[in-house]
Amino acid sequence: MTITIALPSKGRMKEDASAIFERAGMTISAVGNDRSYRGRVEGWDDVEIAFLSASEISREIGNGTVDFGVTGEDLMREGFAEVDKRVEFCARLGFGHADVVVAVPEIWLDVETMADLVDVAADFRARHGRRLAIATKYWRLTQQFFSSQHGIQLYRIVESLGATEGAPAAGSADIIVDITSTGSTLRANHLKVLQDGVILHSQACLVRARKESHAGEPAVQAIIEAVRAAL
Ligand SMILES: Nc1ncnc2c1ncn2[C@@H]1O[C@H](COP(=O)(O)OP(=O)(O)OP(=O)(O)O)[C@@H](O)[C@H]1O
Ligand SMILES: O=P(O)(O)OC[C@H]1O[C@H](OP(=O)(O)OP(=O)(O)O)[C@H](O)[C@@H]1O
Repeated sequence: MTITIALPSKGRMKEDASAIFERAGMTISAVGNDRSYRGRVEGWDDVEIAFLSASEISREIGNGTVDFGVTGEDLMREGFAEVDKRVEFCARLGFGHADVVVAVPEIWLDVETMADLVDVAADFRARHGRRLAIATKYWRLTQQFFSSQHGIQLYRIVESLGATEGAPAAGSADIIVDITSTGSTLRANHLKVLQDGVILHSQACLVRARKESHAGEPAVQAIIEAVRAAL
C-alpha cells in the first residue's frame, strides 16, 4: 500500500514541517523539478509526498484522500464536525502556534469575560436595533463556542476572509473571532482578548486520516514513531 503524506507547499509551516521530517530520518526530495507538487522519501519506497497549502491539507485528510498531513489544529477543527472520529492527532509539532480568540474593542471597558458578553448580546437588539455582529472566518468554532458552550444565541456572523481585525473600526461588525500569535495585530486595531475568550490553542500537528486500511500496516506506525522521536 502506498501511503501519502501531505506537507505544506508554501506559507508559514513549510520550512518547519520539512525540518521535522528531516530530523525523523525521512529526507524528502521533489519528484521531477523543484517546483513539482510531488515528492518522495529516501529509503521509504511506499511513501509519497503531496505538497499542498495548509488549508487544502486539512480538507484532504478529513476526506481521507491522503493518509497523513501536517496542518494546523484550527483548520481541522473548523473544517469538520466531530473531527476526532475522522482523524487522529498523532503529534503536536511545536510550531505554527496561534490562538483562536474572541476579541472586543478596548473601549468596551465593562466587557472582560464571556459572561459580560452574554449580557451585551442579550441587550444588543434593544439598544441598537440589531443583533451583535461577529466578524470571522471561523464559523464552526464560533458557533460551538458561543451557542453550545456559552448559550449565546442572539448574534450574527459576518464572514470575513481577510483583515478581520479591521471590521469593528470599519463598522462591519462589533467584535471578532480570529487567530493571534504575537497579539500585535489586535493591539494595532485597539482590540482586547476576553479573559476566558481563548477558543483553541492551535499549533501544527501530524494528523492521520482514520482508515481501515491502516490497521496492521507497519509503515503507518513507523511514520508516527519516527515523527514523535524527532520532537
Ligand atoms: N500569525 C499567524 N497568522 C495566521 N496563521 C497562523 C499564524 N501563526 C500560525 N498560523 C497557522 O498557520 C496555518 C495557516 O497557514 P497558512 O496561512 O500558511 O496556510 P493557508 O491558510 O493554507 O494559506 P493560504 O491562505 O495562503 O491558502 C493555520 O493553522 C494557522 O493557525
Ligand atoms: O498576533 P499576530 O502576530 O499579529 O498575528 C495575527 C495575524 O496574522 C495573520 O494574518 P497574516 O497577515 O499573516 O495573513 P493571513 O491571515 O493571510 O495568513 C492572522 O490572520 C492575524 O491577522
